[in-house]
Amino acid sequence: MTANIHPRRQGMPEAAIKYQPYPQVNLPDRTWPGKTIAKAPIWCSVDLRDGNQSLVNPMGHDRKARMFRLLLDMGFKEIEIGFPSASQTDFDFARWCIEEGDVPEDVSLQVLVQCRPELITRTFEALEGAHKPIIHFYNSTSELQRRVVFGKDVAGIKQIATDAARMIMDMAAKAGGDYRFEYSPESFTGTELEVALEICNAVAEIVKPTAENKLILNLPSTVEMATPNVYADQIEWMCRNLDNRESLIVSLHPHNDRGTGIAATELGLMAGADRVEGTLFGNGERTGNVDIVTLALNMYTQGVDPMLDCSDIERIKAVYEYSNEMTIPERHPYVGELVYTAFSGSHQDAINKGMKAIRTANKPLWEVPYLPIDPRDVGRSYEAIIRINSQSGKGGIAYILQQDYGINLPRNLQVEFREDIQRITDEEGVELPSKRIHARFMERYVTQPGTRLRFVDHHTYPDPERKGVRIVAAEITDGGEVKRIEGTGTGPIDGFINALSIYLGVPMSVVDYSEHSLQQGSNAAAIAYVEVEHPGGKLFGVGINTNIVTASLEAIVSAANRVLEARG
Ligand SMILES: CC(=O)SCCNC(=O)CCNC(=O)[C@H](O)C(C)(C)COP(=O)(O)OP(=O)(O)OC[C@H]1O[C@@H](n2cnc3c(N)ncnc32)[C@H](O)[C@@H]1OP(=O)(O)O
Ligand SMILES: CC(C)C(=O)C(=O)O
Ligand SMILES: [Mg+2]
Repeated sequence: MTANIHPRRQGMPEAAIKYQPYPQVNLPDRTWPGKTIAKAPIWCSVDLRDGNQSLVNPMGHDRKARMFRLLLDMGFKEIEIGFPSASQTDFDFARWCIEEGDVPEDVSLQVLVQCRPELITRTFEALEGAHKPIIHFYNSTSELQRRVVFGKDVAGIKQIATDAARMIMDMAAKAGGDYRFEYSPESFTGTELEVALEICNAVAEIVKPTAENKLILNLPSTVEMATPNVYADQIEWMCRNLDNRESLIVSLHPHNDRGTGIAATELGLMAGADRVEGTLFGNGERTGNVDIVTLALNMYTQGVDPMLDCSDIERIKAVYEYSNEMTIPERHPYVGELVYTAFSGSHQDAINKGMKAIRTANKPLWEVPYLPIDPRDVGRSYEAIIRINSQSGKGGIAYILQQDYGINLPRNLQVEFREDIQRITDEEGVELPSKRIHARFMERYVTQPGTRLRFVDHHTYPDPERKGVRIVAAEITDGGEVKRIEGTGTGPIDGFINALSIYLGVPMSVVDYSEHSLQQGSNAAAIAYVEVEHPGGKLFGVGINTNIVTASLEAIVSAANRVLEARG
């Protein structure tokens, strides 16, 4: 056995024999690690091409058109609409965009084509009449593809690119249109940097870009092969060494094979790239293209305007799912069903406190623990921020009652009620929806079905014999029978609990009291919370009434019922 094999390794071949490490870039004076992303790049959606070519069932007209409309609405200024020389569907779609697509003047339609004459000719036919379209031509330049796919050396591969560039420039000149051009040394990440540079410079020499009509040089991570820092090094190296950099737009086209497409793109932008090609939520070949929505919202959460409208993320998701016939997982950044939801107690507690602090501070700055973005900024609500299961704590339950029903539980009542909810979630092992939490609260503290005592009425008057003391005469029912009880105290609460203590023969006193209104307006109901001490401990009662004194006395009856229950 070789020393570096895990002794319990099973099945997989030895890594070092089957795979080799990706070479580092020799760039000791790299500058990108000190940079930040301070503005949005030029975005290009490749949903309708790279996304489409990876689908089980490629899009027909309707699915394409719906996606196209969304991309325009989101504010994309460059949209790769397909590979018109590859299929009639894509050709017809290009014609539809040009003739009926209502494409704004500042939007460039982009199409992909291989460096093959017959395909280039067909591409020009597809683009007739388009306003400033981008012709994106590509050929693979990687060492592996040179060897096994094309059987050509570097010169041969360079010639494929330069022949195509020449033909495209000739056709563009003859067509007289206002074309833009993009070249991709496809499989750039598998290409030696010197080779990629030589081919890109050779293409640029033919295209003759200017500061007014720049050549887009797209450096794709066709297959993501290394850690994101390596891609950043490659981009910085290319940006430093390309001829005539000011007439070029350096573009990234990352895929996500190692699951680090977002990081690679962000570091690539720090390394000097101007533009990003990607797809909504990262659909695309294999593990996908880089996810533009996540990139944009990552920028947004750093205070940088992403220049893309993601304010209706549910619409973006719906179109993604319709057009791609795929679904988005619950944990997908910014859009997944569960990404704004905390089930666990300490997260809920912190969110609850953070939301309260935001409400009271009345400042626009978003600072809520565990929520990197305000869900409302992308059209999501606060409804699902906190959901309750057996992992939840008092803060979460308090949040739900506050958020959904305007009930602000005092801290000790949160602790008490949490125990009750915890018993249920442990028993049932599933999530407890907000409605059930509220119903349980009402049943346990307010309506109390099956309990003995009910409050009916009361009046108070001064004790003629003791100054500052009032007599409370109250009517209650006990098991349905009307009872008149009497007690004394400094006010109605004091006097009423004294009356109940005498009647029940159980000493009780109020140790905490609070109340608040439940709705806005003059007919607002009040909710009162009393914490009552009795020989067996402390517990809460709650009353709800339009009259605040009545609510308080009902809360005492509620507590007394619970005392009786506790005493068996
Ligand atoms: C990384 C990317 O995403 S690249 C984009 C890939 N997208 C697609 O392929 C989707 C659309 N493609 C298609 O519908 C088809 O491939 C077509 C219509 C473009 C071409 O179809 P076909 O000619 O029948 O076949 P195929 O795709 O197998 O062609 C491969 C041939 O083209 C050559 N070739 C492949 N890419 C290129 C290129 N960019 N430039 C020049 N030649 C190329 C290959 O070397 C191969 O040559 P060979 O026939 O001499 O062996
Ligand atoms: C056509 C090119 C840009 C591509 O999709 C890739 O390299 O991934
Ligand atoms: Mg791609």
